[in-house]
Amino acid sequence: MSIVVEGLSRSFGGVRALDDVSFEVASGEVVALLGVNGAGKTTLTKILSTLLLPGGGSARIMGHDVVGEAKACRSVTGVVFGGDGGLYGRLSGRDNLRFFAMLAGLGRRGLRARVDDALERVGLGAAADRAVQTYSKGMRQRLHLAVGFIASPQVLLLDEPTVGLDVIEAQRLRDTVRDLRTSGLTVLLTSHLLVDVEQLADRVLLLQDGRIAEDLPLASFTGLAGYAALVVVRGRGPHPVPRDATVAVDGDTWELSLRVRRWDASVFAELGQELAGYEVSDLSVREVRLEDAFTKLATA
Ligand SMILES: Nc1ncnc2c1ncn2[C@@H]1O[C@H](COP(=O)(O)OP(=O)(O)OP(=O)(O)O)[C@@H](O)[C@H]1O
Repeated sequence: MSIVVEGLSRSFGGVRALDDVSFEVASGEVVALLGVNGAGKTTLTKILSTLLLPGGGSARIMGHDVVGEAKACRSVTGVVFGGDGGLYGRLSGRDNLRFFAMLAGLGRRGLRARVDDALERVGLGAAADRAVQTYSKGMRQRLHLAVGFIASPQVLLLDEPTVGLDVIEAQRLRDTVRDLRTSGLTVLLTSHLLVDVEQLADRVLLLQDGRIAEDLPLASFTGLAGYAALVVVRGRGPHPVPRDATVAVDGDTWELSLRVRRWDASVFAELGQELAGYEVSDLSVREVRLEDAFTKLATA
């Protein structure tokens, strides 16, 4: 096991941010930590990255205790927090990376090749010698990721890695993380963006009020939404009212959302019958997404 957490708790004054949390992450697994604001995700990530002491219980990274063997934990863990902080704006991307690599204990030997390789992997080869203050948000976040993996960690803690990035940059970052997975890295990922989770995670842990409310493979979690697809039909004039559907009316137009539990040919036949005689302008189908399951669980 790469991460073993047992009975972990942490309070801030009267607030129990983590309450008897236990879970394990196997080597090479990517686990997503989900939860609404204030559920305890950051507290957990900070304890695992040895930035915060637990109040009770224990956590081990590659067998090292986060309290008693913090240094050993840091040597096997890469940490990437979302946001802008932590980099030196006046230094180039290359010098930033070199600095953090040396902080992580890498010697000078072979460092240049390693830094070059990391910069290439995150697509910053061409911008390596520019000052980081001239980088876009996405470029900075990619540099953060390079800092996180330059020392070849066995475990990577990613806290909101795509926060504030546009869709293209966010996808680029996800692609880089996916590449890293192939080298057997264990990843604990926190994100509000369920698309990150859908694309990267094998398993989902749902934190609710500091406790683990669900621990499920990704596919089962998506299944919790209780339906397989959503059919959205738009039209004009009078509207139908089929079962399992909600209708939003705006003046003369309407939008009907129909939850489909299981796909088969009869769905289309029934839909055709339901819509016969009404004025339909548009019809679209989307598969159930993680956020549907998340919304359902988090508000249960
Ligand atoms: N330093 C602190 N002092 C006081 N309370 C804190 C502190 N850090 C966290 N808390 C509280 O602990 C609880 C868990 O916070 P935490 O930041 O871990 O949640 P989160 O799931 O990461 O939330 P978010 O998604 O908003 O980042 C919250 O009620 C929060 O207000």
